Amino acid sequence: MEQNMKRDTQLIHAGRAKQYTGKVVNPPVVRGSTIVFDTFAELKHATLNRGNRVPFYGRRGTDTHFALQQAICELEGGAGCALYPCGAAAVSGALLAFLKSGDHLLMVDSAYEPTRALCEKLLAGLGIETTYYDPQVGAAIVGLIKPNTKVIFLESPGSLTFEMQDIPAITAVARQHGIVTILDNTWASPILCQPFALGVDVSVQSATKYIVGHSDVMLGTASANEKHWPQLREYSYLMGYCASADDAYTALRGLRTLSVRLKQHQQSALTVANWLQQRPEVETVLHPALPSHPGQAIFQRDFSGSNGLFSFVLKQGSQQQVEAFIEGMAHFKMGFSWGGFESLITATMKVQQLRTATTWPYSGPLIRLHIGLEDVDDLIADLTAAFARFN
Ligand SMILES: Cc1ncc(COP(=O)(O)O)c(CNNC(=O)CNC(=O)c2ccccc2[N+](=O)[O-])c1O
Repeated sequence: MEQNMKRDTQLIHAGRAKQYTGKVVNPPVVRGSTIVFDTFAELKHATLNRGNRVPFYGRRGTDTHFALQQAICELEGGAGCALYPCGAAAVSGALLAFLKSGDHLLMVDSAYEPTRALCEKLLAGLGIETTYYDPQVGAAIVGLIKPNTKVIFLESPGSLTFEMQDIPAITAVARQHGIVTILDNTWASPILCQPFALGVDVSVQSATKYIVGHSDVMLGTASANEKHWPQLREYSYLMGYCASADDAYTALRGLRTLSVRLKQHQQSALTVANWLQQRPEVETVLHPALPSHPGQAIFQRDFSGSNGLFSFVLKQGSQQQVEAFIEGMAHFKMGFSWGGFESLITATMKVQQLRTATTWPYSGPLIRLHIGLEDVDDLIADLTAAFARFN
């Protein structure tokens, strides 16, 4: 395949090697637990290569899974990719591949809430100590490293409050100390940020979001560089993580339109974000691409674009006002998740309760929007009516 093709062309070809597609365009759904062999030579070959995309047993995957794994590696730049039933499983699988009892984990303070819960409710019970760090710490993270620090976990931008992290600065410090870096790269999807080019060792994605893009599959991926792929692959296999061939097929299908969808999400989200900045009720808009965002320089340096997910903070508002704002929306539905074609809205009054290493600087309610593929004029009309209910 031509190596220097542009990103949009790469998305059309990724994971469509002839060995996976045969005579059709898309890799077919190959469902299977048992792989059967005609000769001992075949069985021996599959056994020796069972970790290298040769069909061996359902848990290791079939050609449908291999096609998706190859596509994610091509797009993110990893050496290997493991699949999981969801993004949260990819997060736990990646962490448990590199942490054991007695180890110390540095976890970004702005991490996705269930990731924080994993640290507090499961890793702590396994004797793994977690220290949360300021997402904007940069190279000063060196001051938090202990002799038993084994992993630094990043999530940039934070998927609720959108702090940007200086990924190259942190990965450089980690490498100097032999510490594994794991980045939750879900916001960027595989194409808005190249985690391995920024020095990351392991990249985690909730494919549930933009990769699938239609809010109808739960799926996770974790990719690693050459040095860390063998351990990630082995531990994910030992823990029994796998995904269905149907979900792998659906994720492959999502990849083909990922770029055009993201461009539309980005365009509409920036229109809405700029409109929100003019609203008197709004304290600040937390969108990494806005000049007002403290991490905009990092965003411009490390990311090739943005998507539909961002938050804004109201100057003030009671629980009742926030409920009046959100209930009655024509297009924005309340719902956990994001990255599909539909617009979504969630609100929280308690960001500070999700912080242990930093002080959240705002007192007003935080509202997170996922800007879908609806006409942006309809979305702004919806938000205008919401502010009328709010006031
Ligand atoms: C950055 C990041 N990383 C991993 C995952 C998990 O993916 P999965 O949903 O496929 O398991 C996600 C899933 N994102 N989902 C959401 O943001 C919607 N909210 C939640 O799922 C949720 C659920 C319970 C409690 C708190 C939250 N929350 O977002 O804060 C993610 O945003």
